[in-house]
Amino acid sequence: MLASISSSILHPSIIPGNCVARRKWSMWQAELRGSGGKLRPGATTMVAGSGGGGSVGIEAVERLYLGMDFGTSGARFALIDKQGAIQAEGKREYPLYMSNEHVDWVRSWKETLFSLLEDVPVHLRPLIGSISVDGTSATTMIVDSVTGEPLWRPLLYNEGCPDALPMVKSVAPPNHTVCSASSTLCKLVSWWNSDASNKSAAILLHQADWLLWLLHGKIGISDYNNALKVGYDPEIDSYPPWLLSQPYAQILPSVKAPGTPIDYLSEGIRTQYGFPQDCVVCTGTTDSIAAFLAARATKPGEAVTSLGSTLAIKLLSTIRVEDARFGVYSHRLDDKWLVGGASNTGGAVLRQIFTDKQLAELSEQINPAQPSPLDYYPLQSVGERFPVADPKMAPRLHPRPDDNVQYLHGILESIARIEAKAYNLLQELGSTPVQQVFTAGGGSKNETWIKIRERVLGLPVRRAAQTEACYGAALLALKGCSPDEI
Ligand SMILES: Nc1ncnc2c1ncn2[C@@H]1O[C@H](COP(=O)(O)OP(=O)(O)O)[C@@H](O)[C@H]1O
Ligand SMILES: O=C(CO)[C@H](O)[C@H](O)COP(=O)(O)O
Repeated sequence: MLASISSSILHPSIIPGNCVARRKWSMWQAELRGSGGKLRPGATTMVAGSGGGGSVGIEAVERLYLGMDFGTSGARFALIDKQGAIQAEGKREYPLYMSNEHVDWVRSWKETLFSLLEDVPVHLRPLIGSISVDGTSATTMIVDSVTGEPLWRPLLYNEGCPDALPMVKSVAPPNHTVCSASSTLCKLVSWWNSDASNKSAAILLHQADWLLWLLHGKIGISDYNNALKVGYDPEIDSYPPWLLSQPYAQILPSVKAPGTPIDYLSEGIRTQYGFPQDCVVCTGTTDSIAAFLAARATKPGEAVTSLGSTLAIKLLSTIRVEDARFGVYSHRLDDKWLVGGASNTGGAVLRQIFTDKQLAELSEQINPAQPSPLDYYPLQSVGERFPVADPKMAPRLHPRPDDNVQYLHGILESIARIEAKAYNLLQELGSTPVQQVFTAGGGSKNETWIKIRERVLGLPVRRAAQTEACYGAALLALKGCSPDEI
């Protein structure tokens, strides 16, 4: 039964062609099968109950698995059991603090992390066997390798360092994923070339890596999804020689598969929040990979479009495709590839113009079978990553009709055209052709938009069974709940 659960719930191919990881994976499956999924020694048997945060009562001798998603506009958690049923969930907006004219994301993310732990129902916390976190890709932090304190302000997923691009292009292969101003490597090189005096004390972390460090206390560990845009090659399970030979290679984090147990939850946090002694913290992934895992797409040709603040596309392909000229890259998934990219169009543009309530009300008045004559390129600000990699691309949201229904129709249809252009580009570059699109993220609740997208894409488009990235992070925690491997 467990085998069917693991194959149906969790993509067994999350682990790449890495025999050690596979052996761990099979050991984990055998161990869990042997224990019948019962609590390990030292865990607490709980009575059924219901608590806040959307939890439901459970006959609890099972362990639970906590996934947290740190997206663009806010953070969410999902607490699942080993059948993948959600036992509790919740979300938090990011508190906004300013520091030196910038948003103090470090303070906001840290506060949000512990607020989410507070929101996990108290009576379920002793059941939690493992925790994982996903974050926005290429959100880059340079921190002190001892204290974890930031040495530079975090640079977000869509911020660019064009100053570093010529140097990165001079060392990386042509059109490599890192040859984009918003890549993690460009951010690293930009810092390295600045007046950074404390290079020997520094280490590079991604947003998810830093949040996980706050929980387990072992600094300098990342996963091969987050590390892709700093230059890690998941096909050889290593940083490539051209990168290791650079002076700044000294501050690169070590890299493990997503969902790998790192260490137990720190004692102070464990006792403060009431988590069990054997609660492990596992490596994470990026938000759009977590959304892909949540959607449980398993066949080549199946794709997940994350309609969150941005438009992130992941197509399961047997062929790896990389081309920075268009912002196309491939994350590894065992012997297959998640080919795609992330556009700066998406829900954040909608949120600048409409409230979520207006979106729902106006969308109901749109006839999705009717094409919109309006032709926009909806962006929040100048710059696009994919399917056109142009840091100078300007937003185009005019002419604006008087009627908001027509305006929204034009925007939704224009974003659908960008999505169609993206999937066509992946096929032109050699990926497995797309056959079916699942939708994740906040935009997946819009049935009108799904119908517009089906018409524009000429493909079946469905809302994913689970649309939240935090569910995918919880599946990673489920995979990684193996303290024996620490
Ligand atoms: N009914 C709707 N139709 C289309 N988009 C929506 C709707 N409701 C919310 N959204 C969009 O969903 C986005 C939030 O989705 P979410 O997945 O939470 O984003 P992220 O995790 O990237 O912050 C918002 O930008 C919002 O505009
Ligand atoms: O747009 C984003 C934030 O939501 C990220 O860029 C998104 O995570 C896509 O990156 P990746 O494909 O590496 O997961």
